[in-house]
Amino acid sequence: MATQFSPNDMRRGQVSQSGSPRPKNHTICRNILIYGHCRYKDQGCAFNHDTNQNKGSPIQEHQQSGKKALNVESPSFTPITLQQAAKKSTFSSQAASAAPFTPRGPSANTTPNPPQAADAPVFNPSNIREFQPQTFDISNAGSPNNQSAANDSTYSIENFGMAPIAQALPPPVPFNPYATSEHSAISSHGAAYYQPQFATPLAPPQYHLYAPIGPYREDLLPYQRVTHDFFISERLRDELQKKSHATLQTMPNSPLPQLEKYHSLFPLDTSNRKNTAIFGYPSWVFKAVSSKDGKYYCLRRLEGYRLTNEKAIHAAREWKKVINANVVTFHEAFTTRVFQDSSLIFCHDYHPLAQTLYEHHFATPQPHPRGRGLGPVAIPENVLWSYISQLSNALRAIHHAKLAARCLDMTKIIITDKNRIRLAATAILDVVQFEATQPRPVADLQQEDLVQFGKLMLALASSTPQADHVNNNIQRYMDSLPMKYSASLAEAISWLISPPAPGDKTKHIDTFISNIAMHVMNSADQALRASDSLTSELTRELENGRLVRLLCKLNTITERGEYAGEVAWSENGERYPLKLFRDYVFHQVDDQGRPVLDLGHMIRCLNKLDAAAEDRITLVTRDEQSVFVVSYKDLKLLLDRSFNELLKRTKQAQNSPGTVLVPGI
Ligand SMILES: Nc1ncnc2c1ncn2[C@@H]1O[C@H](COP(=O)(O)OP(=O)(O)OP(=O)(O)O)[C@@H](O)[C@H]1O
Repeated sequence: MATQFSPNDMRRGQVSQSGSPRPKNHTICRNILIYGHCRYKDQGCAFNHDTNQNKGSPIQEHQQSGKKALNVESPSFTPITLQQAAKKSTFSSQAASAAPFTPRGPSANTTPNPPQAADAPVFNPSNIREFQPQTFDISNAGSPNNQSAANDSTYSIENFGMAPIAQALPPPVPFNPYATSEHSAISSHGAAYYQPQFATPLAPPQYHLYAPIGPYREDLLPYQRVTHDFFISERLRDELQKKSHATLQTMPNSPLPQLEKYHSLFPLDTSNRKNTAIFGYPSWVFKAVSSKDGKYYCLRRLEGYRLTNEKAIHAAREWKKVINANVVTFHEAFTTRVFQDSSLIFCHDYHPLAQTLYEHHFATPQPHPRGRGLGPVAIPENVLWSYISQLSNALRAIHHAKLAARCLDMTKIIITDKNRIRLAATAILDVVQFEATQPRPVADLQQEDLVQFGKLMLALASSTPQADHVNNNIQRYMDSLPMKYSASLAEAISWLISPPAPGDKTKHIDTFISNIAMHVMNSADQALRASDSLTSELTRELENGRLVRLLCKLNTITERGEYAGEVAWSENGERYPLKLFRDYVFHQVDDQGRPVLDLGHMIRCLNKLDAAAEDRITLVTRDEQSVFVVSYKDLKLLLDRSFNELLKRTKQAQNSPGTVLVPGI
């Protein structure tokens, strides 16, 4: 049963909207209004219980008095929940007879609203429509099935007085890390609500901070670093050092002659046999230093070659145009008699520790992976595809330069890195067979290249180094291919080997490349990944060169014996903090007096010195009697000033040999 309002409850409503107290006996008791009688009428209820005095509702009364209908004196509105509404209505009998609710909107034109005072909106509880939950899927509003719902203004979003979201929000500002952080720029969007998107001003790069670039080691705790994190990997260092050692290798008491433009010849042939199979002349390969630029080159000597036509040697010049990652760059060809004969010399780039494909795969018998003794091991298919892609790249460059390789032999293709191959003996046959091939069109020679390419791959895939063996049994080897490799590899080799139909101009290296595009992409991906890992290695060394130069500077200043007694260069003056800094960085001891060899500390200190950081450090004299508190910035200033001082004293001639350490570095 509904509880009647007690007079005490009504006290809250005793202040009119204007703020002035209103006499209670003019106000009709709400219990009368709601229940028709008031239990407290005779028990002190101060409100008016005379229903005849005011025939109208209190609302009408307010209308008459010109007051706003909805104020604190209005009958209290009790919101109902759905369940409560289902149980019982708290509305009065007036509410029951109220006109049904008609939503506003376009339909209002056809269905008139109940009459209301035009100027003053009247609060009428009967106008309150109970909330009816609706299942309306906005996302489907546009679908044909929901078209009627979408058209129904009851569900229109405008009816709820809401602007579409896109209008309510300012247009999105694209993120630009390089944008200036001026506040005006941000406030110009008029949205104080939004945080500035990139408020930090651009600062110069912090060179003393190492930015780790992947791939990363997984087995370390997140904060751990090892010494090798600051240097290139041991494997790469070893490889590069071996190459550098091979480059610098000399032969004491060498019987080899000195050429006009090249000296310090060093033989690269591992066998002493005189093989004439490829060029028709025995060939010998040397590493040599150019007298002109001091760089290392690879010289190939064709023994006993007699030049009869000057044009032949000029034919080789065309090869200078071919600059390709899979072709050893050709430089020049000349004849010489320094070997006590008439020799033809070809000069190419030198690639230290290069091996021919033959040497790599067949020269040293390899243990069989399944323990079946020694012998040639089948080359994995991905390696073969990598070779195919690289040789295609080389042939493409050569054919587009209107030349032909003519020398696709596994003893004339070198491996300079893991699976990285290059055509090594270019230009030679163009000179040596100049007269013989002169009448032949280049297109024919290029077709021959494709066939040679196919036979080379067949020999590698069948682990058969003898070219003539393969030549005589092509079909047999082709038949055995599908047992070891995919059909696509067999198809590619077969396409290369089979001669083109007469008049068929589609047999071209470009056609071949487009046929194997998928495998070329794999090779490109491998090459890019290799390049990524090299870049990562390089970044480790990035700062070290800078630190070496800093160390050189520091050591030119500290402990100079010749200036020890000089007041101008006294180590008790400006140079003293630098000397103490050197002790602080490199000669630290622990509380037991044992040396602390913390590479991280050394690198950190040197980097901060180089970056002239504001951090302060405490430098203690060796006798522990004085202490200096000094910032890296101050030390950097002292370092630069002292080094400049040294430079002034230097009588170094501008053209003196050697590398000059300049102050700016
Ligand atoms: N541009 C080069 N840079 C460095 N080394 C090279 C270069 N070209 C060839 N070599 C190396 O020189 C060596 C001899 O090469 P060569 O072409 O004579 O091979 P080979 O097996 O001796 O062939 P042949 O039996 O025809 O003489 C090989 O180990 C090869 O790797």
